[in-house]
Amino acid sequence: MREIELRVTGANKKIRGNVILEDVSLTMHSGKICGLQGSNGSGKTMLMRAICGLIRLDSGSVSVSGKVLGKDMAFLENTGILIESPAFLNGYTGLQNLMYLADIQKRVGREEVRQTLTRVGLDPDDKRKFRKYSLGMKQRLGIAAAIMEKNEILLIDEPFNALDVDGIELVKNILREERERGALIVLSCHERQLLESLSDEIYVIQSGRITDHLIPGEAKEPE
Ligand SMILES: Nc1ncnc2c1ncn2[C@@H]1O[C@H](COP(=O)(O)OP(=O)(O)OP(=O)(O)O)[C@@H](O)[C@H]1O
Repeated sequence: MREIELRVTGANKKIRGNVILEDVSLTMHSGKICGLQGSNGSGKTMLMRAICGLIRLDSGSVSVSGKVLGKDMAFLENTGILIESPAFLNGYTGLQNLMYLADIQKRVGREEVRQTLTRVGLDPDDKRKFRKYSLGMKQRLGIAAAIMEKNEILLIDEPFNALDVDGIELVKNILREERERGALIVLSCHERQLLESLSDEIYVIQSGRITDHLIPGEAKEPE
C-alpha cells in the first residue's frame, strides 16, 4: 500500500457562535494508529467529521499527501469510517447490509464481505435482520463496514462501545492487524488505557484545541 500523510492544518470551526475546533493542526502517517484523547464534548467526533469532509471548516485545511479536501477531492477517498452509530437497513441481515454498501464501490465481493463478518465475530449466515441485532452486534457490523474495503485510511470513533470483553480484544487485534497492513488509523476512545495500549501517538484535545501530543510509553519531561 502507498505511504500517505494525512494533515490537518489550522482547522477552525464554530457552530452557532460556539467554538467547536480552534486552530487544530495534526499530522498522521500510514502504518500508525493516531489516538484522539479527550473528555465528552471535547471535539473528537467533530474533528473526525471534518477530516472526512462531513463538515466544512470555517478556515484551515485537510489534505492527504498534498491533495486538499474540498479542492482536489470532495470527500476523503479510500477511507473506512465508523463515526457514531452507522445507519444500516433494519429489514436486511448483516450480510445483506454489507453487500448493499459493497455494491456502491464494487471493490469487494461477497466472499470478502463474508470473511469480514467472520473476522468481527458475526456469522455471515445469520438470518436475523439488523433490527434484531444486539447493540454489540450492531457495533461489530459497523466495524466490519469500516474495514471491509481495506482502505488506506480508517477513521474509527469509539469502536469499543457496547462490546463485551471478548469483543474488545477482537477489535483491538483487528486494529493492530489493520495497522500492520499499512492503514493510517485515526482512533478515538474515551478509555485512556485502551487508547494508550493501541496508539503510536496521541493528540489530546480539550474544548476543541489540541493541548498535547504524546508518544505512549515515553516518560514526559518534568515541567
Ligand atoms: N450538531 C451539532 N450542532 C452544534 N454543536 C454540536 C453538534 N454536535 C456536537 N456539537 C458540539 O460540538 C462539541 C464537540 O462535540 P463532539 O461530539 O465532537 O465531542 P466528542 O469529543 O466526540 O465527545 P464524546 O466523547 O462525548 O463523543 C460539543 O460542544 C458539542 O456540544
